[in-house]
Amino acid sequence: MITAEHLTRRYGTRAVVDDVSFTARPGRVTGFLGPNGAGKSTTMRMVCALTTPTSGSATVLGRPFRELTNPGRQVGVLLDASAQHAGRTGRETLSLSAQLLGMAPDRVETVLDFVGLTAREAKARTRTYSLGMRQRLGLAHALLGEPEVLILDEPANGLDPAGIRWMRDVLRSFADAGGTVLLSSHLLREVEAVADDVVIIGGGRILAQGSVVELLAAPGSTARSTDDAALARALAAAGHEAAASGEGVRTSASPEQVAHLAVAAGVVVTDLRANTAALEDLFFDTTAQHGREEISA
Ligand SMILES: Nc1ncnc2c1ncn2[C@@H]1O[C@H](COP(=O)(O)OP(=O)(O)OP(=O)(O)O)[C@@H](O)[C@H]1O
Repeated sequence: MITAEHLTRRYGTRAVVDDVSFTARPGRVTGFLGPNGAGKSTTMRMVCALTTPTSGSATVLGRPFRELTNPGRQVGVLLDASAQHAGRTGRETLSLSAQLLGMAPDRVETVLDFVGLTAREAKARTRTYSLGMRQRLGLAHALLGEPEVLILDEPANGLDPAGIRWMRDVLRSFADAGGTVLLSSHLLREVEAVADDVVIIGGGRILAQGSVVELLAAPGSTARSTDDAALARALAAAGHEAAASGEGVRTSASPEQVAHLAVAAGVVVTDLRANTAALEDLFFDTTAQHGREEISA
């Protein structure tokens, strides 16, 4: 569990994070979204006690980060995949941390294997790594101490499509096993595919938050059937809006109403789902007033 309560950070007179409160719960992936400069990294840094809030507070597993007894064993953090020591090999980077965390040496091989870094890659200095390899090493580092919580800033940056899908599966299984995941990302479709909850910020302020199911719920449903024209007529006759197209019948009726009317009309429904909005549309609608922050001259 991660909680942020009224987190605020000012630089000079400008609040780059302004009264941000949210909770990331165990068993769920929480996506943290916002345009460039919205304040995502600053918020995550405050949660991890790397930046001091001007006001407000944050806890991880019920305590301020600094008061965790063994933070490396409780929280896996990946804030900047390029921050690794360029002259060390991937394996050395992990071995040093494993020693500090009191992990058995074979844990290093386990996480290297898990993130898909080969023995040859693990032997190379990290300065030779591609961004995708750095992300994999960063995730290995975050997972090293078998934490309950993962805090990841743009973990999918630089990954190829297979890597992005792999990352999604890793985060899903981590949350399904009871872990808490907070991840920021610019890849809205990825967040939509993996996140249970989202927090959207712009200009340092929370613009929307809630479960993906709630936030993306839209009225009505869409159905495919053995006779879409007949289904659309039956829906219209019952007073619902209904339009048949190559994509099926889009209607203001609920899935249950569609199912009943289809049976009565003798039409077999082959696909029926509640309408949803796309996260991309929600993102652009909510952040329209808060484009990318410009650096003041
Ligand atoms: N140390 C600092 N001093 C002054 N301003 C800062 C400092 N750190 C961050 N900022 C400013 O705070 C704002 C928010 O930055 P932050 O990195 O948190 O945004 P972000 O949402 O993570 O952006 P991105 O998506 O581009 O990574 C930016 O305008 C940035 O310039």
